[in-house]
Amino acid sequence: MTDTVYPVQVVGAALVDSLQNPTRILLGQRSAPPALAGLWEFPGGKVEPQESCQEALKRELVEELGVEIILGREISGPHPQGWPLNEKASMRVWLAEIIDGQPATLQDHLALEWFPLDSELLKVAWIPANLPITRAILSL
Ligand SMILES: Nc1nc2c([nH]c(=O)n2[C@H]2C[C@H](O)[C@@H](COP(=O)(O)OP(=O)(O)OP(=O)(O)O)O2)c(=O)[nH]1
Repeated sequence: MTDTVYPVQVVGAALVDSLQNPTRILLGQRSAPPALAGLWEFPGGKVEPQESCQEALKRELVEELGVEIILGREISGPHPQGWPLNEKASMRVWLAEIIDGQPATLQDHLALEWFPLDSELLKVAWIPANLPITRAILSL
């Protein structure tokens, strides 16, 4: 699988209340496309040409939630491009913390909600591809 190159690189933030002592995580409920609307995700999006993954993640969080973040450690996936989402896309995910701004549904989300970092998180109506990532976060 590591030979596979995914043409679409997605990045996501596991946005916790505190990088030092995480107890809650902020998830976004997608508004589109219809197949994903209502499901929960890590805020983020696609990396643009000429942009690093980390730059893209910071940009997406400003655009979508109106917050500045600092990144913590990466939640490494099984592939160099992170966690495969489908045949075309793979997502790298970083722990992150808000350093400025109040999260708001500026773009792409119906709602934002803080969830406790416990096993109940596995019962959230996730985009299905996100479940293994959630397990990895809970086992940190
Ligand atoms: N942001 C995000 N996307 C995810 C997650 N899980 C998952 O399968 N995806 C998929 C959904 C989309 O097909 C793709 C990300 O696309 P996106 O629509 O969020 O990207 P974007 O904000 O850059 O928007 P655009 O280019 O489509 O306008 O990755 C996740 O946790 N967060």
